Amino acid sequence: MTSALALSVTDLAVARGGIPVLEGLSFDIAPGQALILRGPNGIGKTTLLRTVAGLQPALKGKIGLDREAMAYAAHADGLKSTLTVEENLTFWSSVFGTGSIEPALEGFNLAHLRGRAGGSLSAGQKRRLGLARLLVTGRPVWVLDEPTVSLDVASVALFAQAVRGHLAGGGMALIATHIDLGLDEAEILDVGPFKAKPPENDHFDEVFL
Ligand SMILES: Nc1ncnc2c1ncn2[C@@H]1O[C@H](COP(=O)(O)OP(=O)(O)OP(=O)(O)O)[C@@H](O)[C@H]1O
Repeated sequence: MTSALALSVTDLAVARGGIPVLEGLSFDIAPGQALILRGPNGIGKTTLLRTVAGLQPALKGKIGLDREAMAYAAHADGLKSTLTVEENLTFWSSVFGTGSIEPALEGFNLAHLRGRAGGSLSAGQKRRLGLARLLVTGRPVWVLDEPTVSLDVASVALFAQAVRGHLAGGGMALIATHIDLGLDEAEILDVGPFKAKPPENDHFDEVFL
């Protein structure tokens, strides 16, 4: 872990394609805590996660930890299809300067697939590899967009266990999900009320002229 500081987000506004989608968001995630984002399709959860992870600029507001604290996982997992499962994890481990990949292989039931090319994995196995990557980043904040897509029930349980292990080690997690992860200890934030209002018309009177 590179940081034991809390993640404080203050008065954040985020935009997609130049259009504000969420605004006025403030939350804190303390070490050992997970926050689950809820809200209907298209409200802006992915946009919020990408902004918190430092992949796009905020319109407004403050994110209290820098992007080096974040490990982001979404649909495109950055998996190299010609490398084996083991080589993918070893590559990420060397990029992030962390140690053994064995806990990641074990944690996501990938040990028996270690010699298989990434490109030959099933959708759920690819997703498990993408999530196993989180374990080798050594980063304190996991920022996860629909992490359980394609996962079977047993793999969802493995995922929940990995998150719990991360939290127990002082890590933090910010997760957008539509399903129940069984992480009853997590806080929930419904982003619905933070939907950005349409910009005010500066020339309101002119509309009626
Ligand atoms: N490239 C784009 N340009 C403009 N608007 C976009 C673009 N991509 C997405 N949007 C819009 O931005 C809004 C926020 O999208 P976002 O993906 O953040 O929502 P979400 O809450 O993650 O949705 P879901 O639950 O369906 O994953 C949506 O209304 C979406 O249609």
